[in-house]
Amino acid sequence: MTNAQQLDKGALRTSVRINESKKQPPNDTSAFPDEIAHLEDTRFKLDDAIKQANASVEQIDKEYMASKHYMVQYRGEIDPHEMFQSELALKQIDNRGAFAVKIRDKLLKLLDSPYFARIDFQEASQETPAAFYIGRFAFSHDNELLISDWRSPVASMFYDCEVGPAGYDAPIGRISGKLTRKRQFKIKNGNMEYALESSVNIRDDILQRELSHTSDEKMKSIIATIQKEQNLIIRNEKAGTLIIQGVAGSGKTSIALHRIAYLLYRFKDRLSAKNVAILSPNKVFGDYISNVLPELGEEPIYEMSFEDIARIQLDGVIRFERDKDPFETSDPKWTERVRFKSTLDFVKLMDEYLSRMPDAVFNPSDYTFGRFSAESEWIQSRFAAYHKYPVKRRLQIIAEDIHNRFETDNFMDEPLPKPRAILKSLTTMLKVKNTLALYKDFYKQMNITDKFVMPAKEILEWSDIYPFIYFYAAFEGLQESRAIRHLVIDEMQDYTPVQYAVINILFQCHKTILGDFGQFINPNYLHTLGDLRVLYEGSEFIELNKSYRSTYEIITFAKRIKNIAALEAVERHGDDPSLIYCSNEQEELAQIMENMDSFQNSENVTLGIILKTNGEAKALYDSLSKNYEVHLISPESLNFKNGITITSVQMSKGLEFDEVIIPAANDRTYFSEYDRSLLYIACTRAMHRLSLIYAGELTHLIGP
Ligand SMILES: Nc1ncnc2c1ncn2[C@@H]1O[C@H](COP(=O)(O)OP(=O)(O)OP(=O)(O)O)[C@@H](O)[C@H]1O
Repeated sequence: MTNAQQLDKGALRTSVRINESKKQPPNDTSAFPDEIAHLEDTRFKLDDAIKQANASVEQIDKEYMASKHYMVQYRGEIDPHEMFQSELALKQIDNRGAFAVKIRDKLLKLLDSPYFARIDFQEASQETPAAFYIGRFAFSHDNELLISDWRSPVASMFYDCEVGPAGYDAPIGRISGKLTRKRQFKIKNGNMEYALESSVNIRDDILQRELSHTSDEKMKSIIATIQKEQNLIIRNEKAGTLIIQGVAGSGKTSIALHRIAYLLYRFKDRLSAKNVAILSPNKVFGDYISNVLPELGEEPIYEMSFEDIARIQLDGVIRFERDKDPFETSDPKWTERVRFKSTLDFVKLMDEYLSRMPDAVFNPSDYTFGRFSAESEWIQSRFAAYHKYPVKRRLQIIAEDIHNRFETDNFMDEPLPKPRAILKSLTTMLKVKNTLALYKDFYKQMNITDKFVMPAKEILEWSDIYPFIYFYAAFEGLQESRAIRHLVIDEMQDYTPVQYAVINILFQCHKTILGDFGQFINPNYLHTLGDLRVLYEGSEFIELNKSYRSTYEIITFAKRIKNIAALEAVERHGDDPSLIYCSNEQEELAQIMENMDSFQNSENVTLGIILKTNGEAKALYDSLSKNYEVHLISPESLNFKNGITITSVQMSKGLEFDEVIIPAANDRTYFSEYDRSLLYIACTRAMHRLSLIYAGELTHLIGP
């Protein structure tokens, strides 16, 4: 594809696929002259506010330049104290400047699309209703609130209530009354594209219209069409830990990000973006979702993977192999080892060993220094008293205790050993010197030595990493994060109980855990949703069954592969998925290219060609990239781009494409129960169009 074509596609990105949606709301805005006038008035006031904001940014800029100039000019003459004061002042000006720019940027965003809804609410105690316009951010002008933030208490009625009795929870308590009007708008580039007097049905139409857009390089915010069941999750403030099991395309990731934006707004005095992190499966996914929070006016949050965490914790301790693709590794012993370590029972086995471990590894003797002595029984009792700490940390505290005790008795002021020297002696009383030795001992004691293999000296297999960190936590101690106060874990089904056990030690904070056990892709993982719920006993559990991403026809087809009874599609229609037979692999390749050509001539912006494994994706990429501009998403990739992407099922998780092609949809490639999940995941990445291409027998996993 040429660059010009790519650009054209970018321009088409936001086009609406009118043909796809059966019922489209009228584009006529003439029925709402009052709203056109209100929009004009709001934009006029926004313009005014932007002028003021610009003036304020310029003013701060001038102050900054003047201070800087003064400091440079008088550098030699200013005394250090004044210099320090000036630097401090400069920093303050800089902070004020950043804040002013942030305000101006928000106003500029509002100018483009100031609000998406209006509700008229009459409080029970009032004679007349008041109108509230709801937008991305709040906006006041001359002390008058013109736009309410979508996260404000009053805005909750837009998502939760229809015209009639309504109410919301305000800081002062429940406010009851009635909604007398509810309108929805689409305002783009400052123009009203449509306005609607909304009722439940029309809201569905608007949702369909939004869903029928072509996709984008990055995930977008959904504030104008958040559904009631989604809103309940977003605004849930009470749950310490919330587990969301949602079918493919039910909006889990979107909801989790909107929930973060909501919590940042609601608890702005105690929670900032620096206190929130998301654990995501890979960098591409992290990049794909990275725009949602900034679009909602919030700072980006930390994004990390389980591999990142392992690297931080084990830096300088031990090295490890990356995870292998289970579909490309044919070593039954390796498979057995991975499976063994994927269960909740394995965590219980480790707990059993670790509960006895401290007493088994520490056998104190008396510690003496000249006439000073700490008896073994006393050391043992201190060791038991500090049972909440890892073994080596306990020894550090005991060394301090011994030092303090000796000091108390030191009325002759004799030289005493330093705590570090005492610690050295205490450490010699340990039967095991490091975590690796301890970890090996666990396998020996439990009679499961065949379950532990090191690929090379000082290198662990990936499946040993989190168990090893769990042992490290008990023996040496981990670097716990106090900065993170809310952790989001996406694709929850991909992580094993021991990974959660470690996360619970590292991040003792509120969590939003989301995923879909119907999209379980690792055949070597034996854990279940039940195991997760045992690990998070007392957490709130929510299920989402409506899929918003794909057309009704794609979801109906996906159900032929995996019959998830509860899976429900939105009423948005498109073409039936195509099953294309080819007589051999050359013909299959030619068919893929034909589909690629037709994609390039369509209004679609993203095409995903999804193969079963990373290796197969790479091979197809190598053969197609000579003639086409295609992107490969491999485990090493960093970002998601518009155009044609070739990838594996594993890497496509969490992503979506306007159009999806699944090559090799034959019985040799997709045959097992796990392949069923893979095929289901691949199909549910498609928003508007899906084609399965095969040579030989079509996979039998597609039911009638
Ligand atoms: N209320 C909504 N309004 C508009 N679009 C929505 C809504 N809910 C979900 N979507 C859209 O549906 C698509 C799927 O959302 P998302 O990726 O968050 O789902 P998911 O449950 O995490 O999917 P999966 O598990 O399949 O990766 C996205 O394009 C999202 O914007």
